[in-house]
Amino acid sequence: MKIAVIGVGLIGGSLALCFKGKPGITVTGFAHQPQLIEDMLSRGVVDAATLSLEEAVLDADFIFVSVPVGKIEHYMEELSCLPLKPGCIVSDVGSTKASIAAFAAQLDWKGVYFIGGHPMAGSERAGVAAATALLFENAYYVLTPSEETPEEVYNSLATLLEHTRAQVVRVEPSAHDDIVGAISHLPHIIAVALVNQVRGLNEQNPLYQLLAAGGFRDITRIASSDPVVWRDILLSNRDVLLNLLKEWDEQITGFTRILEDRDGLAIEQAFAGAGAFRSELPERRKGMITQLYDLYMDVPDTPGIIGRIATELGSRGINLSNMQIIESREDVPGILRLSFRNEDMMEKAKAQLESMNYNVSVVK
Ligand SMILES: NC(=O)C1=CN([C@@H]2O[C@H](COP(=O)(O)OP(=O)(O)OC[C@H]3O[C@@H](n4cnc5c(N)ncnc54)[C@H](O)[C@@H]3O)[C@@H](O)[C@H]2O)C=CC1
Ligand SMILES: O=C(O)C(=O)Cc1ccc(O)cc1
Repeated sequence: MKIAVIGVGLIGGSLALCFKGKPGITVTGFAHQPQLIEDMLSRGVVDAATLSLEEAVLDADFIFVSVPVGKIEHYMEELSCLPLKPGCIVSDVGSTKASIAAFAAQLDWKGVYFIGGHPMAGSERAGVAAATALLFENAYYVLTPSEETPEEVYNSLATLLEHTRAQVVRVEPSAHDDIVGAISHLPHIIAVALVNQVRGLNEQNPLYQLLAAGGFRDITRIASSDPVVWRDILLSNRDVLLNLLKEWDEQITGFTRILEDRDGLAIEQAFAGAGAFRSELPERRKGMITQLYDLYMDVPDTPGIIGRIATELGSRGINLSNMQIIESREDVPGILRLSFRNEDMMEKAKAQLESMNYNVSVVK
């Protein structure tokens, strides 16, 4: 079985890693720039890589379009004009679904099927360097088949996606966009606005940056997300977001009024209501062997590497409580999971390993 990934960044690269090395599967990556080809090959994310779209998708059974939302339709159109394998399933990973579904519906796919998709997991990082086979574990993976999609075609994609260890859910495209608008896109706008507000204040007094801690970091992590990826997402979900921003204005105006009125009870009620709802949010359960404070790092498959890492950390008083190789094959980077008893230890280890030029990530 051949899988083609068009755009091998955080999401495309993570999908490729989920499929690569599985029995009977080969993964081919397409990129539009030569250095991206070298990067994905040297990282062992794909089996083959090419600058030719036609070559990438030739004889492919599944194609994942994993480029920023603003470029997805361009590739869908190109694909619909290429001689794809009959029965091939094309999917995308875009964070919005309504316009993509509408675009797909008016293309002539000629014996090929398109099913929109959106893995509901990611991070503020971008590029293939941030890709990891663990990204989607226990997350939801939305699929938006059309009414014409045959059930066996949907099932075939859902079965392939079992390699991601995500839970596949079927959602109608415009309902998807309403929901992710509120739970993902609006929070990104708010985080960016908040950081930019503090950035302005900091120009007058650098103590703002120095003292910014806990809560500020928690609520603003996603403000570090990729500007191009998020430009495209927000423009694509513009109508939904304009309505949500109106409601947001009302929320903020409500808070302004409560404060003007010194209405302590209303403040308590706002926090209590929010806390109660938030405590009902589903925990994103981690894998069985994942411990609370885990780091993941790419390791070259060379003799003695594990010992060197353990010694390096140990000599700095950083205690490892567990270590596990998650994927290791000759000549390709493996993934090492390092577990720590507390966050402080984990952060120290991360800083130390990064200073040694390792690519280290925390999967939240
Ligand atoms: N960042 C996240 O957490 C999530 C992102 N998504 C969606 O996944 C898609 C990809 O996003 P990320 O992987 O985060 O971004 P990324 O920036 O890590 O990856 C995008 C990839 O597309 C390539 N690319 C850009 N323009 C291209 C073009 N014209 N032709 C060919 N390749 C091109 C880039 O070189 C890169 O490899 C987006 O549609 C995004 O909405 C979905 C779920 C989560
Ligand atoms: O990093 C985070 O918390 C995210 O919100 C990741 C994310 C970004 C975009 C998506 O479409 C889905 C998930």
